Amino acid sequence: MKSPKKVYLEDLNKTFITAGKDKVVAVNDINLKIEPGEFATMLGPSGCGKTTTLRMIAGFEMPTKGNVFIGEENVANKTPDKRDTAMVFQNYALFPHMNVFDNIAYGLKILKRPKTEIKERVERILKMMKMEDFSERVPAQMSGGQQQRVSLARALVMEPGVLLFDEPLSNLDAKLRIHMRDEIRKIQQNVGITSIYVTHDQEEAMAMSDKVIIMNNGVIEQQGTPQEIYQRPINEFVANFIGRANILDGQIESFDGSDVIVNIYDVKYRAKANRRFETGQKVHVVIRPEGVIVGKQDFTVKVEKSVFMGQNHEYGVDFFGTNIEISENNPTGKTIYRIGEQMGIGFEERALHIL
Ligand SMILES: Nc1ncnc2c1ncn2[C@@H]1O[C@H](COP(=O)(O)OP(=O)(O)OP(=O)(O)O)[C@@H](O)[C@H]1O
Repeated sequence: MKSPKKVYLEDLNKTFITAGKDKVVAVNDINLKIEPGEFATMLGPSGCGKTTTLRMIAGFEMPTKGNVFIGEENVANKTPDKRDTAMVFQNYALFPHMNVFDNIAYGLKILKRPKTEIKERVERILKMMKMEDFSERVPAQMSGGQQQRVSLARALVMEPGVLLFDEPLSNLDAKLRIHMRDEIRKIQQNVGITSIYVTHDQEEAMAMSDKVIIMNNGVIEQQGTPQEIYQRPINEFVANFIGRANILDGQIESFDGSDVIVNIYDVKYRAKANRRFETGQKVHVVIRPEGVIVGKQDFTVKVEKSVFMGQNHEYGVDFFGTNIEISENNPTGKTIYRIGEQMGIGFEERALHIL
């Protein structure tokens, strides 16, 4: 395999003009750095611009302005075949009349590689993906998951500097999606190839990625490791988009450069501060459902929802007129609170994140 390449996007913009002459800013001057070998996932609500961004990296869409660097080269105006990328599509895009071997070999044949080299490269990929027994089958004789593996093999055999994925698992059922995402990640790590992956599915993004890029309305709201995005969301949009978030009103009592004391309805908590705060400043505080401690007596609340889920017990409670969600892990042997009952709660300090 060749060395993986970096992908840098600079002030990248795509504005579509619709038939009615309306302007749609699909991607609004984004900047992004994906390092060689990284697995980066673009995630965001429908219409946020993730597919358009991916298509501009692949060369299926030309930017209105801005640069796309793949390795050291600005490829913004180059055709897809001149970009050293390969794409795995949602609908597999296999040739129905060709068997697996020929589907995988197709790109190399177009490049007029010698027959012996094609055979050797296709067989190596088939072996790596444990698909040797499928080489004679045509797509109609395989399951969706198997077809998607062929589609991945077909991209990998080209040994591109960058692998692109456009929602590759969305046609598969839930169990197979989990299996396939683990498999894709394992292969990506073995090969060490830079990968950019578009998905709607936040769990998929969290499970697979070195870097998660959260997009909204054509801009990048936040990028970081899955932990950073989950534990330190930059704003309410990201907090609500990734996982479940309770957002509480608070007021800063003091700030010492690294920590704050925050007052939440007259109870004081110490929390990490990743920026400056002023005394008296009103803030929003994010606490995930698993960061609420059941049985602590900081607040007494009324239970409005109580659902046993096996690994955890889910509660919804009224907290000063808003609902907050609580997830109590490992509930076996613990007190179960029923709807209408009073319950004592508190917040785990290290789980508090001040916006
Ligand atoms: N060819 C086009 N002409 C006009 N508008 C377009 C075109 N392609 C995309 N758009 C618009 O650009 C915006 C971004 O679209 P894009 O497909 O990139 O979003 P997305 O985040 O991938 O959404 P989804 O998850 O639904 O695929 C949307 O408002 C979309 O309607």
